[in-house]
Amino acid sequence: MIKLAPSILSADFSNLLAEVEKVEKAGCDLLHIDVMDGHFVPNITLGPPIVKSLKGKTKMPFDVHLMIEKPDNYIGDFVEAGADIISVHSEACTHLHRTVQHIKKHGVKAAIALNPATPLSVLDYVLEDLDMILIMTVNPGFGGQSFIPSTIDKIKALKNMIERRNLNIDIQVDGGIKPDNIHLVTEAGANVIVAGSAIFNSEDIMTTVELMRKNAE
Ligand SMILES: O=C(CO)[C@H](O)[C@H](O)COP(=O)(O)O
Ligand SMILES: [Fe+2]
Repeated sequence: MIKLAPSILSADFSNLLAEVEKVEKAGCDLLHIDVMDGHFVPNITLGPPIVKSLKGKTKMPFDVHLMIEKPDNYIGDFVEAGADIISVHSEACTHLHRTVQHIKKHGVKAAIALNPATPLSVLDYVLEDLDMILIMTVNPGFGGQSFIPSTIDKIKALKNMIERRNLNIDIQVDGGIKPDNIHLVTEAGANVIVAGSAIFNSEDIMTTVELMRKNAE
């Protein structure tokens, strides 16, 4: 079962609720919320107040992608604001195992995100504790970048790693996913697909979402 997670990074922020309603009506499954701090990545986006302002206005669960340093300091705030899934970057965590436990203690789903150059081996001793792994298919920081093809083999290797250990963990991909390349990531084993510019910059969101789902499956 493929889940589509539109990233609000490419939405019209002056009309955010209407944009969220559009993707919900189009049948999307999760709302992907990109949090950037200007330190871990060279860009600044939004914080807990924006997340809170949308809570209760949509049935889509909130998938919060933290691209920030010292994520432990903010996990409680994002849970309080309404996060249902929290992803932290392995590259931003000195004590990755502790951070994962910290997320789980708050009663939400825990995910680890990996930059394109980060090896899967960082997951070795925390895999069992995760609900989802986010394979970045661009370098984090901006919407609208081009998909990095070498990530396909990484998705396949992760799928093998999960199956070998008999685990049930979602594989999410994020960055540069469009109707014409979505099949590459789903064939490789990804089942949660983030798309920002492909969805929000399209002429007709409903048609684009339908096309992405059809091409993914
Ligand atoms: O985490 C992200 C960037 O760091 C975004 O979720 C991602 O880039 C989505 O945008 P697009 O689909 O336009 O690439
Ligand atoms: Fe993201």
